[in-house]
Amino acid sequence: MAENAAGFSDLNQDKYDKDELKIICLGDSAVGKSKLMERFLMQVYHSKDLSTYALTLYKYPTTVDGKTILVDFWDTAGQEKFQSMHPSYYHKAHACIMVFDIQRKITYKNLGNWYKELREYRPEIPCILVANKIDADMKVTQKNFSFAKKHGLPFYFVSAADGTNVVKLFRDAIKLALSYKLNSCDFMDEVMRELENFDMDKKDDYSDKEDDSLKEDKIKKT
Ligand SMILES: Nc1nc2c(ncn2[C@@H]2O[C@H](COP(=O)(O)OP(=O)(O)OP(=O)(O)O)[C@@H](O)[C@H]2O)c(=O)[nH]1
Ligand SMILES: [Mg+2]
Repeated sequence: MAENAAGFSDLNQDKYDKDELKIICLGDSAVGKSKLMERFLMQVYHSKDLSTYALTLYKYPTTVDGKTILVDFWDTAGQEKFQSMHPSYYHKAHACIMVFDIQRKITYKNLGNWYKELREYRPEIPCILVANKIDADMKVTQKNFSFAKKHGLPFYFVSAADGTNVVKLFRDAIKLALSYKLNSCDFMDEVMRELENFDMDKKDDYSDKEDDSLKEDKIKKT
């Protein structure tokens, strides 16, 4: 499987209307988003890494119920300066993995902000809540984390360091994303579909005049 620092050619999001899935990862900086993805995708774990400063796409071909699909996992930095993500990050996503660090309470408190922003752009997509770094304190699994219950989210205790629940988390995220894609009744999706059809009708009427306003947003990251 290939890991690409995202170039614009990788960011053509029309492909997500067809047979590809997009799964995004949210959470504060250093909660372990990249390490979780690396653990799942490479089956290795390096305990030291630099913060991710730009968007990274992890491309993962897989089979679900005999069907071959390509999953794009989107990973980005969670630094304070990026606390609000560019809308393109959410665009056409089919599922979200939202991570906090059991060793830093603030990352749990900030979930509300991430969740609010997610729901502004993707009101209906499945979202899995993840408590990471349980290798550092197994007792935490006895504690009650009300955020998941309050928002009706599936909740997993995981560790990128020792691999606990990582495969299950990602397999379930892929299944949820696929099922969302196949059965989506997301209102925003319906609106987008209607807009796309409307756009096509318009193109039929006015032949080759292209409507720039409906072109994909490009991510401009520094
Ligand atoms: N003990 C322990 N440490 C972890 C675990 N997962 C990640 N870490 C450590 O936490 C730090 C941050 O991990 P990253 O994966 O880079 O965090 P991130 O969420 O991608 O951070 P940004 O890219 O800045 O948004 C690193 O030093 C990791 O080694 C884990 O399961 N257990
Ligand atoms: Mg990272």
